[in-house]
Amino acid sequence: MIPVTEVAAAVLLRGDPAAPEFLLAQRPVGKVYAGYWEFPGGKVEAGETARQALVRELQEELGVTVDQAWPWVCCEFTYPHATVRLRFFRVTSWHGEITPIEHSGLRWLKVDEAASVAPILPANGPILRALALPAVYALTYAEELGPAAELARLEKALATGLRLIQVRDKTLPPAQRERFARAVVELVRPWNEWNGASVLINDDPELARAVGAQGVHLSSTRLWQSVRRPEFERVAASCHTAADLKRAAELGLDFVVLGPVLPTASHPDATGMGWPEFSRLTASSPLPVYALGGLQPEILETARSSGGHGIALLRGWR
Ligand SMILES: Nc1nc2c([nH]c(=O)n2[C@H]2C[C@H](O)[C@@H](COP(=O)(O)OP(=O)(O)OP(=O)(O)O)O2)c(=O)[nH]1
Repeated sequence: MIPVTEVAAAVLLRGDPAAPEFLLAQRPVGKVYAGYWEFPGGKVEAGETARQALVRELQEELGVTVDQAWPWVCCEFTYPHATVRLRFFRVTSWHGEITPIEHSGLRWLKVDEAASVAPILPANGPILRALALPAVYALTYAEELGPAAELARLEKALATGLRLIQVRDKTLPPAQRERFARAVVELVRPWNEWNGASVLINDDPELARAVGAQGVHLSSTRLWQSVRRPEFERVAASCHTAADLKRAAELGLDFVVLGPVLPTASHPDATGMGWPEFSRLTASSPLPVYALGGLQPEILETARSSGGHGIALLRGWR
């Protein structure tokens, strides 16, 4: 078996949480991949947890003390010199002044400026794409609210920053679902051009193509039936188990939804997996994970402290 080097890496975030800046650092002469840009961090030493390594590395490399770090994604990558398992944390609070103690340069960037920095360590491309995903994934509920009211809710939410939408509504009659999906895509189109807002259609690639949606959201059944990533700008999937998460990563999807975490209004008697299990499952996911099931916007911080990227909401988004 190839030995794997454990690495902890920090995505330091500052500014507006909805459009934050993140820090990249340039590897100094004398290290492998000198001159490449990376997230600050380094190898986990014997006896340390990844979090402890993160705290130590940020003190050594940047001279700051971490106050808040949320586990995020974890990916493996094989370089000629080593196979690394990178545990990324989102660091949202620290004290001390950031100083380039070990790096040859530091740069704060907006997510859409990431392409202006090169070269970036090869393992980090998917990380930059994941960073661009918003905190909330809104699932439509025209079945209950009616298509007109749902479009009105959407219009308001787009104006206050919503950027990721799934047309769910699996029980609408097909012709009505198509009309609704088309209307959602039309409503989102100007936002797509303006801020990259996108629409994924639940479990129906043909409908997604027909209405010009940016993506498709695979059910866990379709996830296992798919032999390759469907050809869309964005592809996500519903996951319930560690095997589902692994499968979604193998197919190279953009993100997943994992749940149900809590009992839901539609299934109040079914127990959800709970936050400890959610945490355990997300700990090794290379894809960003949205928590789903019985959630309200206020739970975002809990989801993030449990390793989630964000939350998927059916009733709760606005
Ligand atoms: N810190 C960091 N390392 C990364 C990133 N992406 C990535 O592939 N890596 C890889 C490069 C290296 O093979 C490994 C980190 O090792 P390192 O040499 O920087 O570790 P270190 O700071 O503990 O350095 P040293 O004591 O061995 O000199 O992880 C990233 O964004 N940040």
